[in-house]
Amino acid sequence: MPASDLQPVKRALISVSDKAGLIDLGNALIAQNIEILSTGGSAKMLQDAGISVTEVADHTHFPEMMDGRVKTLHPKIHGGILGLRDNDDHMAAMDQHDIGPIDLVVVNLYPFEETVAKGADFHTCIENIDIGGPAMIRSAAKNYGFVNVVVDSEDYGPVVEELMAHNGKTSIELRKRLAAKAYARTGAYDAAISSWYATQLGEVFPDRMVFGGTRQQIMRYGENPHQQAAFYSNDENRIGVASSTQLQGKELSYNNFNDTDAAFELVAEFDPNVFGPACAIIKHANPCGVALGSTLAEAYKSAFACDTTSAFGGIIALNQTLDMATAEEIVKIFTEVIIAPDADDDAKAVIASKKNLRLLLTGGLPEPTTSGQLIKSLAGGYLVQDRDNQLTAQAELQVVSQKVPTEQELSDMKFAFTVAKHVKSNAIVYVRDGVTVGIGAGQMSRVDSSKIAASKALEAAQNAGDEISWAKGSVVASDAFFPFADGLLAAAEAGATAVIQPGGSMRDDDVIKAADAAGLAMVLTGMRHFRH
Ligand SMILES: NC(=O)c1ncn([C@@H]2O[C@H](COP(=O)(O)O)[C@@H](O)[C@H]2O)c1NC=O
Repeated sequence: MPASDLQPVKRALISVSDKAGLIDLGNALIAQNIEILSTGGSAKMLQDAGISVTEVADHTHFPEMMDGRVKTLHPKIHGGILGLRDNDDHMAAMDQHDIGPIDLVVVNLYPFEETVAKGADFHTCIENIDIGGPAMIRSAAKNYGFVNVVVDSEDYGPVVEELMAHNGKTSIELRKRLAAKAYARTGAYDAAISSWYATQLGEVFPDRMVFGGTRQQIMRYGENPHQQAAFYSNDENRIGVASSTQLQGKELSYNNFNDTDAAFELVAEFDPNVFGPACAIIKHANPCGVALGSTLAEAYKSAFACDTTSAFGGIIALNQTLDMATAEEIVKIFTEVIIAPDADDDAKAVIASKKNLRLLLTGGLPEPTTSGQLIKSLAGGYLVQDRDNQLTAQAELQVVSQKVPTEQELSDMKFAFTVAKHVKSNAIVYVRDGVTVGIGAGQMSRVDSSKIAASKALEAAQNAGDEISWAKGSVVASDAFFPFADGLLAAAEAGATAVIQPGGSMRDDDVIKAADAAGLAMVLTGMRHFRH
């Protein structure tokens, strides 16, 4: 390493809101003969631990004031950070104004994000916007050639290690890495503030939108091996795959993250207190089987029976604690991931016999009605929309056929329509007795989805040794209206007795007439669930 890339650290400024690791850092800096400047609370904690510190106010000869709004915003601080050590004019100005260089800035910010997450009032959130901290971070990062900036206590160790290894100096590589991280931190901080402010103003889509996130995991690869990928968490704190605890198995891949999220969001539609046990099995972000049951094991077995071929290597989501009976069923075939609110000890022991099977526990279910935004990138920008948080229970169902659905048909129709919400369009879902028996997903024509779902129902029956298709006597849900009667007729031909769909087609009358002619009950929801 060229000698000039190593720069000495003689004076540090510490101003931290989160004081974890502060005393160890202070001791390590003193051991390197580094002078410490520090702000009120940080200085006090260091002094109480017997560490020699100069208060910033004594250094600047200017008191902290206005409830801490002004502490470090002073030319003696910013000049000391920003002055270029290899620029004669800068050094002369520093000399003239008695500005001593500051070579290490250790700052973490007022906890704005946490304050918002706690639901604090407007005034408290405003007071938790840090001004002096980001200013110092940005100054120090700009002068990375000479100055080190630390915004994360995880970097205390690497900085101290370099100081020890290079006799009180640090490398340009370290300073650049710290600078990049510093700007990412202030950027994310401002993103959080601007998005909170927009919410306060009731602006769903402000003029300029900024997204912030913290890298949680770099994956081995993305959707395909030639794509790189990582997961960034935001401050939403939604219960799910990102916040879950992984008990066993390899790290989740990109596709695992995506599929597990789809699986858990689907099963979360079925509150166990209302629906009892529920299970969803997902492949490529689409369900291949979803079922309610009187026990969780029964729900799993029914979901599996819907498409035993596709369920192989699938993702299983459960709406309640994984028990031993269900675990014993699950381990009979190869599964990638199980996600559940919890698992009992006997179930954990059964799953432990499959070393590669990932078991994720979330501690609860996400709330399906929560609002939020979904973001998708495409050439030239981002598409931003609200999360589809409408429940089938909120739909005003309208019976439009001559035949009135039975209670069982109605309950199955609601279940089918809820599942259809989580199936890629065009989505057609056949259900019998709280169990999907055929799912048609992602087709460009609705009639093709109808046919695929019907063929799946026949295949499921044959796999179970039944001669009659499981579509016989089923109900069918469509995520969007039937533009023509053909898709509906395909369902009737397959043996469905009732249909649930949004309605709203120009040809609704023709479709209703066709339903009547085929003797089907038809319910309109007035609610569409396209999913792409
Ligand atoms: N106003 C200022 O000049 C200022 N300078 C530093 N701070 C922040 O004050 C906090 C540390 O305060 P203390 O050491 O008093 O506990 C840090 O989060 C730091 O980012 C400031 N506070 C807010 O802007």
